[in-house]
Amino acid sequence: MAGANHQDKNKYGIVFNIQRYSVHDGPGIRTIVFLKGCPLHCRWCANPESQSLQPELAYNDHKCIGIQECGYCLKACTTGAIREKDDKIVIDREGCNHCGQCAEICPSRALNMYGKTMSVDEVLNLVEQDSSFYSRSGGGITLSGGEPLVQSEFAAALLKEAKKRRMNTAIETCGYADWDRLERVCEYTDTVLYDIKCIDRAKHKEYTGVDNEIILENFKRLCERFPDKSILVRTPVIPGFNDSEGDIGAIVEFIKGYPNVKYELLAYHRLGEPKYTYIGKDYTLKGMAPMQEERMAALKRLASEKMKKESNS
Ligand SMILES: C[S@@+](CC[C@H](N)C(=O)[O-])C[C@H]1O[C@@H](n2cnc3c(N)ncnc32)[C@H](O)[C@@H]1O
Ligand code: SF4
Ligand code: SF4
Ligand code: SF4
Repeated sequence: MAGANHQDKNKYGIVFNIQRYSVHDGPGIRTIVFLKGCPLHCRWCANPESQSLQPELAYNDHKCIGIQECGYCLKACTTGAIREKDDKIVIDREGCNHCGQCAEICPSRALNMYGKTMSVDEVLNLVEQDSSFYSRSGGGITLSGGEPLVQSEFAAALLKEAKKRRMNTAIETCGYADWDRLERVCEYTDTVLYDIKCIDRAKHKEYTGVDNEIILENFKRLCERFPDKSILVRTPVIPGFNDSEGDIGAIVEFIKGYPNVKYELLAYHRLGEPKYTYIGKDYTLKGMAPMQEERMAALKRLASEKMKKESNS
């Protein structure tokens, strides 16, 4: 048994960010641990650097000092994947082996490697630095991503160890994974933040790259298997995708009837847009206007009334 515990603490995963003092992703003040890898490619995704399981090199040319002044990355790269262009650099992503040497040497952090291999102990020792905030606010650790269920062994080990350290635990998931992975991770999770993005199968596939059947099936199994767990269903409201009364109404219709489930709408934002350029990807929603406040308020009212109606009936 002692051996198993030791193994858990030494499990390794790929983490791309650890964000402290969050108040949006579970109860109280929380530290969010972002894991790499996601089977979906939501067009609006605010974390495009999360989608690949591999480490990814990001380059922000506004921060680059210039080849004349610096040029350290050119010398550090042994594969020839960095080339000069107009005193700045371009990266040949096909030729890059993700070694990270250029990012390590870059003095202005114009180059940054998303994705670092960390052990359960390393992550939790960092997270635990804020334990006084958690105990006062009822907060704790939240696993996000990417999709935390892609690295489900690591996620389960992290949360199991966090529970041993008496931390409150939460995950943010899109629910697209084998049931066994979701079940295992949820055994050590106090609050599940579960995204349901759209009920319409064809639209879901068009905008996220995958069918929603597994997601909806997993949601039902989750509620039945863990009837006492706190589950918050969330929907990012994306203009032109799921911002109609019909779309939101269909989600409420699907989740209603489960007493431990709450519902929340998240307004579409474009905070992640610059990161697409940094990692050499296209943002296909370029120029999309944010959700209008009144429209968002109307949809929230509709959702809340429909949820209330159900709990009263
Ligand atoms: C980045 S995701 C990671 C967890 C998981 N992959 C998921 O989709 O639920 C965390 C939350 O951010 C939301 N989100 C992602 N991009 C967004 C955007 N552009 N505007 C609003 N919410 C967004 C997701 O819907 C989800 O609730
Ligand atoms: S990560 Fe390595 S291979 Fe890729 S550009 Fe940087 S130094 Fe070159
Ligand atoms: S090391 Fe960084 S700052 Fe220097 S040239 Fe390369 S990208 Fe620019
Ligand atoms: S499921 Fe979550 S992490 Fe994956 S692409 Fe969609 S919003 Fe991004």
